[in-house]
Amino acid sequence: MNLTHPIVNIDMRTDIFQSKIPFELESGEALPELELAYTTYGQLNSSQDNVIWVVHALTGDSRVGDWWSGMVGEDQFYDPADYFIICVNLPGSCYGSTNPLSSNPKTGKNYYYDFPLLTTRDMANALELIRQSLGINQIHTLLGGSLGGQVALEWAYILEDRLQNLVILASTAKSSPWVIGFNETQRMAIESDCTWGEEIADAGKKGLETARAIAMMSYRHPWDFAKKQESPSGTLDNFRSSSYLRYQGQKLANRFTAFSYWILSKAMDSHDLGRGRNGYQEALQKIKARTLAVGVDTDLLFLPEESVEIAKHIPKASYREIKSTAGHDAFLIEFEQLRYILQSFYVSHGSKN
Ligand SMILES: CC(=O)SCCNC(=O)CCNC(=O)[C@H](O)C(C)(C)COP(=O)(O)OP(=O)(O)OC[C@H]1O[C@@H](n2cnc3c(N)ncnc32)[C@H](O)[C@@H]1OP(=O)(O)O
Ligand SMILES: N[C@@H](CCO)C(=O)O
Repeated sequence: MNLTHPIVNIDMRTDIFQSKIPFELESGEALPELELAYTTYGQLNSSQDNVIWVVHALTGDSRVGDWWSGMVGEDQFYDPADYFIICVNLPGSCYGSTNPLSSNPKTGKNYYYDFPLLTTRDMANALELIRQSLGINQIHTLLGGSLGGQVALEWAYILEDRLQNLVILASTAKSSPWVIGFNETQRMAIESDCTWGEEIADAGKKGLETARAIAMMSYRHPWDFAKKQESPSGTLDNFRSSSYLRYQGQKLANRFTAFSYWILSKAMDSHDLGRGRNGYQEALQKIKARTLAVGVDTDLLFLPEESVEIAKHIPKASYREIKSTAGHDAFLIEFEQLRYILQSFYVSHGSKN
């Protein structure tokens, strides 16, 4: 499908990758078939050295030029005039890839609650399938934030020399008990919705609203709430903070499914780059790409120390920090700082172009 960007005329396409071969999972289960929606911007050049691959976060989709508009797009840091930019909707997500609402070819019915557990390593293996099918031999830069950073780390491990630069934003080499705990509270909210258990697309929708509201408390920092959600003095009820969280909950529940939320948050929980590899420190040491780990000073979910830890163990890595009141989500918001940090990273080894 050829699409013209609504604002500027850039070369953007969204396609579906299809594999009819069973996709084996770490759990020992398999998806009988796999479909992955992916969006590309720009053209692969003749030397095939201009690939920028972005992995989206928990509720993102493949249209990276929309949700990362300050980084990807005409005249942006990654301009489709210069780069072939690609983003794949992760398996399990409801934006075009195989997910719990897909039909299970074995039964002819939607998977719903029978969808198998996915790990970030499974997701990296899915990206690897697409890379091979597109005949991309070299990736100039792989970037991912949060869950996307976890998947990018897993993929960087197996890409070895095929990857030149790796950028991990607000993420971690192994999910902390804190992150897993937050995710569990959100799944508990979904479970408490009386529609959860029904075989309908909207099952758990109200619970998903609460899950997102809880999540927002981990994506922001108290300073951000103090700056933006302070109610007028004398307020006794209906505080700004309350309506903000309710609004955010509804906004997500209107564009996402509780099924995908469940599967993706479980994948995040399972993330451990070091599983079966003598621990994450040893696994990080095997990553060959030049790496930039970026933390956010106010991130309450993936602590900046976890990004420092990534940089400490990857041989060719450095650490930089975004200063923001936005908390964890700053990597989706603070474009000016990100551009500066990335520019410095490329300049330090002269490799952007
Ligand atoms: C189809 C798709 O959308 S696909 C994927 C898009 N999403 C992704 O890729 C996921 C990553 N993106 C995100 O998580 C978010 O979009 C972010 C972090 C980048 C930005 O989040 P936002 O919700 O825009 O930021 P913020 O926390 O400032 O909230 C602003 C919104 O809350 C509303 N709001 C702010 N304060 C209040 C309040 N007190 N009461 C009610 N609503 C409020 C604003 O009006 C605004 O609404 P809008 O989104 O309808 O414009
Ligand atoms: N706000 C992000 C999750 C945090 O990385 C998202 O909705 O994908």
